Amino acid sequence: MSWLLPSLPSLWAKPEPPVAAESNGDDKATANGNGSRKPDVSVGVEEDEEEDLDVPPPFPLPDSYQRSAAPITTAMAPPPPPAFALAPPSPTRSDRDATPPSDLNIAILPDAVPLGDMAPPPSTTTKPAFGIKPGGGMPPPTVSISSSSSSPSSLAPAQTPAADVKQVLTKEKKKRGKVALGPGCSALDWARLAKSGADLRGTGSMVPLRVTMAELQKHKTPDDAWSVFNGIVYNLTPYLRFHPGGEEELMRVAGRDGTKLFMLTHSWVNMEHLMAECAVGMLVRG
Ligand code: HEM
Repeated sequence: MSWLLPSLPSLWAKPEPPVAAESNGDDKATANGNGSRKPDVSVGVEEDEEEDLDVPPPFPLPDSYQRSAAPITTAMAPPPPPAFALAPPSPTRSDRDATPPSDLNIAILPDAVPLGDMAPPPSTTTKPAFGIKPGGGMPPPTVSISSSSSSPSSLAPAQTPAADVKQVLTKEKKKRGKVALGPGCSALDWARLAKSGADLRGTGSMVPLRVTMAELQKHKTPDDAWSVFNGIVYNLTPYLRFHPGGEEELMRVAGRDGTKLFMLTHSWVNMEHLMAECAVGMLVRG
């Protein structure tokens, strides 16, 4: 900071009395406005500071708590250590021997010591065999065909692992009807095509049409497939080969209202956005 002092505007500094100006080099103090004398820091300290400007501040700081010689007041004193109340020793241990419980109150029992009250109750269930026999190797899967399905306590009939897997796969297949799309038919490809400016409506007009149900029903071939979703008529044809659920599924709603089927299949799909460029018009009564 002292390097700033010489450059301070002279207006800020009070005019020094001629005594100080005329003083010799031994006198390092100048008179301030109050008549007292203050040391001229701009001379002596400047040299010291220029030696190393990157000196970190002293730690602990001179006025820090660490350096304070003042007695620790109650407010500054750390809180007293909490007094822990140890749990009473377990009855089994005191029954067993006269040695007092350890400070940690942990019962470390040698194997020979009977567990007494701490013994677990005898198990009422039999251990499952898990189909592993002492001879090694997996036994052939047991297929039990239960004829007494009327019994309320009977469980589902046991099945072979292969049958289980088959059943799960079939269910999964039914649930997720995704198909392998052809090359160039990914979601990204569709997005590109939609933004290409190509006429995906197939009407040759940007003007939305008013489509009657009778008109809609005429468009039900793959080359000319229209469907209605939420009152808006879309041309499905350009999207057919891009549909992750397959062309066949999408063609089910050609020429008719597909809203219900769409919502039942994948309500989360943003159809309005995906098919925006395929919007032909709106369904009207007539
Ligand atoms: C223009 C209307 C439609 C559009 C834009 C559309 C779009 C999509 C999209 C983006 C997916 C992939 C969903 C995902 O990965 O989560 C999909 C999957 C599917 N879609 Fe469509 N879809 C339409 C109509 C339909 C209709 C009417 C049906 C049924 C008749 C259908 C049946 C399916 C099936 C079965 C799947 C596979 C299901 C799955 O992976 O979970 N879609 N569709």
